[in-house]
Amino acid sequence: MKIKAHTCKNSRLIGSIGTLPHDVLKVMPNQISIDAWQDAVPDGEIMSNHSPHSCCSACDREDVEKLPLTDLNEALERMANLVQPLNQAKKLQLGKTLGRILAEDVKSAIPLPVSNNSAVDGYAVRLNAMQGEPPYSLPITGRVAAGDNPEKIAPDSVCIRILTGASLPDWADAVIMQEDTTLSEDENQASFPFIPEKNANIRFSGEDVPKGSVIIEKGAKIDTRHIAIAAASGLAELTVTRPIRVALLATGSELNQPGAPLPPGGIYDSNTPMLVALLSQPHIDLTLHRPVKDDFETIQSSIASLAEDHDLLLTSGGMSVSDEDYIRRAVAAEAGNFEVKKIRLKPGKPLGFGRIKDCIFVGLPGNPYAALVGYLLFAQAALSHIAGMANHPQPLKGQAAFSTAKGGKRLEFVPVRIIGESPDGLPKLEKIGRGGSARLRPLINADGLAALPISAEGVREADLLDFYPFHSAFEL
Ligand SMILES: Nc1nc2c(c(=O)[nH]1)N[C@H]1C(S)=C(S)[C@@H](COP(=O)(O)OP(=O)(O)OC[C@H]3O[C@@H](n4cnc5c(N)ncnc54)[C@H](O)[C@@H]3O)O[C@H]1N2
Ligand code: MOO
Repeated sequence: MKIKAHTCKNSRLIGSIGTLPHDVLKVMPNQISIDAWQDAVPDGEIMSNHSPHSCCSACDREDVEKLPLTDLNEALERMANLVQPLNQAKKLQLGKTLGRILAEDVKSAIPLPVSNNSAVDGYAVRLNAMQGEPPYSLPITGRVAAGDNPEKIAPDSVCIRILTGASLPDWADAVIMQEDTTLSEDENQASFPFIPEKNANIRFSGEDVPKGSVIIEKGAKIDTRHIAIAAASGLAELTVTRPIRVALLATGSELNQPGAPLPPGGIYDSNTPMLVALLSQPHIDLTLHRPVKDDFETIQSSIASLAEDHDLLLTSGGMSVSDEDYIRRAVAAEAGNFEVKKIRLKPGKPLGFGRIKDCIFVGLPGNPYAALVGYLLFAQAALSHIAGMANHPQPLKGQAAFSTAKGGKRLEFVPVRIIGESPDGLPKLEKIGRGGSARLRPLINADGLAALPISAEGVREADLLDFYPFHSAFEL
């Protein structure tokens, strides 16, 4: 794991990060960086320029309690409108494109299959040579294996030995499987118990991919399938968007690095490693800021510096109503605009997002489950719009195998487990845990999250719910 140190212009340095005398780390793209995080900040000390409770002119703060709540769908729409997709792209060797985002449609210059060829090991036959009653006996006048040029076969042949994938001579009408064939003792004659259908066991040129057709659309996140089809089409390079420059800043005077002794009142920082794990993707170039204490000036200078040269800035904590929740004030002090100030969402109500100059900003709430839900809904949406990704994650449907005593005034995301299948084939979902945006344990047994709609009466058993599974059966 390579980590590049990156000097933060505005933040003053307190302490050191491992052996690197900087408060900001660059985690290079294409490298899994959860371990980088741990190497980076091993001593448990977090950053502050000031004594706790320091304040400043920005204390003329907005009344966070009275900020308007925005519904999830409207907030997602506003995110889509806020973000400008990246327009910088470059060609990359195919083998280096896994997880990157395709910047333009890719066409195949050749048809796939390249030529008509045999789908089985057997015998290619000319149908008009098979007359009368079975068995049909034909002279074998050649052999083609995969890789052979079929033009070596005499054009007046009526039967040849052919192997799977071998190009088919023009005169051949069908291939009969080896299992349906009897050979003469000298192996010069093949006899068949039936006349095959025309074109049997032939794979035709272009039947998978016609020449010149689009094989991968712009905005695809390149996975195993794309690598395979691009290689089959003979492409050695693909054009991908440049990595998204993402900065991560956790705030909270109570935060300590796992492994460090825990002082009274302290907790371990779980949001940083959780978010680093989520952001450790090839299309992301992650800058990890050292977690900072709840101190206005430190937070402001860190935000100012990070917003300058990143596409997306994620912060954790400090979004709520207290006098030590500084993120909103720090963003305002940097002439940032909140497009959405709070969300009608549980957990995640204090989440807000907007723009600081050219940088999209998402302020995640500090509670760990709220930070996760906020990331999955909004940071992920921001990332996919910035990258110009074609497919945005959509929920599936599931059936509630539980009921709630009453409804809620916010759309609520709860961890759920699949416990069976409904008669119409939907996953039956059991709610796990008793709620609480500070709780992580229910997630460990969950198969995904379900959204409980805003309603007076609550969820009834067998209600249809939006279901966001964590994993699918085949991950590519
Ligand atoms: N009077 C009110 N209080 C709160 C409200 C409210 O509307 N009125 N909203 C609650 C909701 S909802 C949430 S969510 C939290 C959000 O608070 P902040 O975003 O300001 O986050 P903090 O206060 O900094 O921390 C909240 C909680 O999370 C823990 N935390 C913070 N960072 C981390 C981290 N990196 N790793 C693990 N845990 C973390 C922190 O210790 C607190 O327990 O506000 C409610 N309050
Ligand atoms: O966002 Mo909060 O999580 O609803 O407790």
